[in-house]
Amino acid sequence: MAFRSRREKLRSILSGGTCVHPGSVYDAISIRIAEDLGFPIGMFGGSVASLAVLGDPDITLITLTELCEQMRRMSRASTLPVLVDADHGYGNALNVRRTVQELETAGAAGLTIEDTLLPAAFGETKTQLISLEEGVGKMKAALSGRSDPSLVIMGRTGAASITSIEDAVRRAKAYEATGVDALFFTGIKSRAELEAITAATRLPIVLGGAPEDLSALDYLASQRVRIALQGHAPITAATQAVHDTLKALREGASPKALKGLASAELTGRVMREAETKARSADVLGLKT
Ligand SMILES: O=C([O-])CC(=O)C(=O)O
Ligand SMILES: [Mg+2]
Repeated sequence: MAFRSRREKLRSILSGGTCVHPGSVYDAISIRIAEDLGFPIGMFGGSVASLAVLGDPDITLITLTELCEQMRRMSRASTLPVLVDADHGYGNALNVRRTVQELETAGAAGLTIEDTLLPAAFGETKTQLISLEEGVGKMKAALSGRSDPSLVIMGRTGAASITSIEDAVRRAKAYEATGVDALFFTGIKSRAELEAITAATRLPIVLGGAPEDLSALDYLASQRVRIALQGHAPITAATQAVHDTLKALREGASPKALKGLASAELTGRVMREAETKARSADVLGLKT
């Protein structure tokens, strides 16, 4: 299986004793940069998928096909293991199963299935959760969709900031009992909340966004947190850079006067230019 070693790397992080930050990746360029900088894994957030593919906010407009296509591009461009935010699994539990099958084929190293009611219900401004029973069905369906046993499946809940920490613990225990590989939490606000989760569960923990008080990697590792997200700054940095460059050009700047552009060396590295040159020499009969 071509993707197995990526998945095993993610598994070794989950079963290790430290906590790592993933690089936020969303396309072929960003994943190669994250790989070159030595990030151990990439995180492909649903919000950045929506932004990169559609230019839209994170409101479940993106389709599974579009998400997988972007994942496939990243899988081709790099061997960095990627954890994919598969949102609610794009429908009910049967859709979750299909989502796992498609993301596995697209080369994801792991994926999260969350118990948020998506897309937002008519007339509701606040985020809602599906029932615990439906969440359990989704986790079971996710596991049944996996054909490579090394693919990592994580149960995710945002209950801590939607209902209560007690509900988050209840859900985490129920998802853990289905046989998922790890638990992913959003909305954890304090050490006391994290410690309540750590005490009540046994699986590796992933934190999606956390306050300052929860940023020390040693402390997080001591609480069985193995991956801690740091948001998605790279795509916002890229947005600003494209904005500033287009603005300067629109205002009459000469291309040579532009600031903040990637050097030829960096661009060449991201394009894996040396490999292409060597390959061209071999198969196109060109001189290097
Ligand atoms: O998983 C993450 O990276 C956080 C999240 O839900 C998103 O960005 O869509
Ligand atoms: Mg998301």
